[in-house]
Amino acid sequence: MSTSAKPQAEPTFSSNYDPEQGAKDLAPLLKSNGGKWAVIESGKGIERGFKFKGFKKCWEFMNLIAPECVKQKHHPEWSNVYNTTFIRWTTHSPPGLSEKDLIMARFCDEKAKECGEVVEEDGSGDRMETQKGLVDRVASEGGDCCVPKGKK
Ligand SMILES: C[C@H](O)[C@H](O)[C@H]1CNC2=NC(N)=NC(=O)C2=N1
Repeated sequence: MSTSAKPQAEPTFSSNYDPEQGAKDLAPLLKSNGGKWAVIESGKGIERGFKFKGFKKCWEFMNLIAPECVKQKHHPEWSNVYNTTFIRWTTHSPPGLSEKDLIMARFCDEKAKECGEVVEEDGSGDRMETQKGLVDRVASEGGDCCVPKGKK
């Protein structure tokens, strides 16, 4: 059984995002409202897993997301294992959930559909603990995106 037992964390929005507007924009993306995203424990981001038919389709999807990240100047915290990818959208500066995170989340939902996302009726798409762990490591060991240039 995979009834999502975890209570939803309260979102923490970036200081430059009106929280009322944020809550409105976020609502339709959340599992509790028929969406697929979950607020992360800190409240400062949202995450979900995606599954595709095989590696090729998954990579095609990630390849559609990447140029949009460049365009938006906003990067994901993500991992890939074979036909699945786990994506977290959070903003480092100013910290919290920002409008860009939600723009990118919606973009991901749309592109996943176009790439033939496999939706598991039993909710097993949510059980991506290994990938979640990978993203945690990527996030804590990687990123110097917010280190001012020349200060490394
Ligand atoms: C200078 C550059 O635009 C910033 O470092 C951007 C890059 N991409 C980013 N992406 C994310 N997820 N959060 C940020 O705060 C962020 N900052």
